[in-house]
Amino acid sequence: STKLKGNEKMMPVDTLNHEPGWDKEPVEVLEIKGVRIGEGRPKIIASTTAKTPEAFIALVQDYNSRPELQMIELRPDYIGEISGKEFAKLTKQVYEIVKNKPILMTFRDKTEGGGRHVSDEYYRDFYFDVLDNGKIDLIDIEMFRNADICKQIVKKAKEKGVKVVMSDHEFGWTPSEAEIIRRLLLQEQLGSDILKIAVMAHNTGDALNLMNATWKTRNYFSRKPMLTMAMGKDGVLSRMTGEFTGSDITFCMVGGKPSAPGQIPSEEAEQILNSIHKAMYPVK
Ligand SMILES: O=C1C[C@@](O)(C(=O)O)C[C@@H](O)[C@@H]1O
Repeated sequence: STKLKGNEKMMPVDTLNHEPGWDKEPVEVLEIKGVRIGEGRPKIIASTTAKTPEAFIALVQDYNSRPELQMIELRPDYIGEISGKEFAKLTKQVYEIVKNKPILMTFRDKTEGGGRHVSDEYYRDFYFDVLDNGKIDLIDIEMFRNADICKQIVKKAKEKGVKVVMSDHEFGWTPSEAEIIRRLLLQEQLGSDILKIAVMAHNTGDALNLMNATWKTRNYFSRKPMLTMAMGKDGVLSRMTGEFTGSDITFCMVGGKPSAPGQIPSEEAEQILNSIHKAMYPVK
């Protein structure tokens, strides 16, 4: 549509013209344990890669002592055949150790880059065990599992006051920009509090697709915090550009052990992200 502005030419009226009342509302910041997700520079998270319960607790203690880590992702899929009930107990131990870093729990299936393949029903029962008996702040739910099971887990998480991070992983390739946006918005529709996608980049164009999709979602379509990344060597930059594009959390590696290809060591990531933030918002 058009609008006549004084003696100017006819101007298109859309959100880009910053018409009063038409600007997009800001991100709905998610605050957990004092960490404000969706504001300022991307928050640094690392995943546990330990293969036994003992090594897992030792690793959590180590992560807890690292000031650059603002969040921790617990990954039961790396710990052999551990049951949901056993893992729920571990999450309670974690909660005793870690007081001021939000805890995300993620059972990543082998088909999405994780350590173990399980059926949709097993996945649901495992998550229910942890939600009923454990202690976590956020839960990662793979969006392309059985739709009904995904909805059941979202419902249960909401009942328990646990925030939902619906996720999608494309380990082989990068979908088109439009398809990435569609998946992120579908997650929002399904009740996700943080929208998440990881794609495998095979060239710079793939990484730019992911970054563009993130920026468009942030700028035009959604107010939810997001967590997006392109994996692999061609995607490295996408892990550091969240403050430009709208990715509010970034996965980093600790102790030389990445949980996915292309992760930057956490201490180095902290410096890079801080430098970018300072250059964008210089203190006058
Ligand atoms: O989903 C993700 C993102 C990730 O795959 C990455 O590319 O950094 C790492 C995983 O640990 C995590 O669950």
